[in-house]
Amino acid sequence: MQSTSEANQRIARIAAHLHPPNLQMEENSSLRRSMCRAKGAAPGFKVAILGAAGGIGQPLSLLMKMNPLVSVLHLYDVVNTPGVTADVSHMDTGAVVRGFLGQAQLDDALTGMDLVIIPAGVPRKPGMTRDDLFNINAGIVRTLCEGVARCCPKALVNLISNPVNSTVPIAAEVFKKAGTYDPKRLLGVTMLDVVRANTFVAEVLGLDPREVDVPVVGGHAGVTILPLLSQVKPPCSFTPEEITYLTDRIQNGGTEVVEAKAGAGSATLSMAYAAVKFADACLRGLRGDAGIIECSFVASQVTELPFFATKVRLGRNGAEEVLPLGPLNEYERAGLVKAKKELAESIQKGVSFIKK
Ligand SMILES: NC(=O)c1ccc[n+]([C@@H]2O[C@H](COP(=O)([O-])OP(=O)(O)OC[C@H]3O[C@@H](n4cnc5c(N)ncnc54)[C@H](O)[C@@H]3O)[C@@H](O)[C@H]2O)c1
Ligand SMILES: O=C(O)C[C@H](O)C(=O)O
Repeated sequence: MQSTSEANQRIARIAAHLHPPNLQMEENSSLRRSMCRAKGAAPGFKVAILGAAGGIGQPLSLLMKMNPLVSVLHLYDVVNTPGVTADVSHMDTGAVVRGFLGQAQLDDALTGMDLVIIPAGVPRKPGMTRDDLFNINAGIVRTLCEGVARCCPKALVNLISNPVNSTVPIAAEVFKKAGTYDPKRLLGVTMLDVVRANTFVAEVLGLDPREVDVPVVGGHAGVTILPLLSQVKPPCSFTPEEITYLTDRIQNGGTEVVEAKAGAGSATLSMAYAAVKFADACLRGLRGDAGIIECSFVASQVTELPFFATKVRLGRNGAEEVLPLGPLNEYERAGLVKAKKELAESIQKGVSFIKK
């Protein structure tokens, strides 16, 4: 009969053949583990980033490594995770970092995770809409969410990959098929719209953006991004020209960055900042902190649509309460009609992708 160590050597040889760079990483880290005195794992949450080597993934990995609520950080991508992992792991912060490369390691990356953040997928180039990314990103999101359903069905999922208005319904259908769907645990990340709205409104009002809170509802593409300027805190009023300027700038903030980057991708740094702001709110909710309210694109009964972004209350189970829209003015009601029309089509497109 084969001994355990022979079996382990054999597995290692096969793994070396399949994934040489990552095996190197594993060998190095097991040598390092043997050189380190044992210590208990820091208390905290286990977080996986899928697409960790990308434009968003890298700064997001850096910022999550700095988050004191994170004890274990798994970095997964189909390319370049050994380098990103080695780099981020040298930061002298608490989280233990592990890298995972390629589909064969997806399940290991996901097992035991409390929160999975997904920025995997292709970004826009000038002239494209977010919906133009559907054909590539829909399949990527499906595969990754199948992994979540298999390996960490209770994890919260923060979905960043575009088009969010369709990828969130895709994820929901994957989880339904797997029998693991919990609407409270699936959150489309629209935080960048809020971050931009706070910045642009603060500029107009001459305030510090950290003092400004602008609810942004609807979805995450063009006219579906609906800033509620009548509900800005601190309470303020805008001229009709300011409302037109701000609404247009917030709805087209993504395109502004895509054009400025001129073919080199879309927002990555501000997105990583927004993703961490949102993930941190989710983790504080999981920890049991009270009064954590953020905007997110979630399963919703606020309108007749099955998904809609509004403020949600985050708690131990994810989006525990979906908050109502609040009073809208005439301009916002007209915007809502346009937003719902486009959203309905994008949601249906996502659902049909899985159901077809
Ligand atoms: N929700 C938002 O507000 C928001 C904001 C900015 C960008 N985005 C979207 O985020 C996505 C990523 O943008 P980016 O700039 O980081 O792109 P990028 O191309 O720089 O990085 C994407 C990463 O995903 C990886 N990837 C591809 N297929 C994968 C798979 N099957 N499994 C795991 N990883 C995979 C790639 O290898 C790459 O490292 C795009 O779809 C973009 O439109 C969303
Ligand atoms: O605009 C994009 O394509 C990326 C992202 O959705 C954004 O809003 O910056």
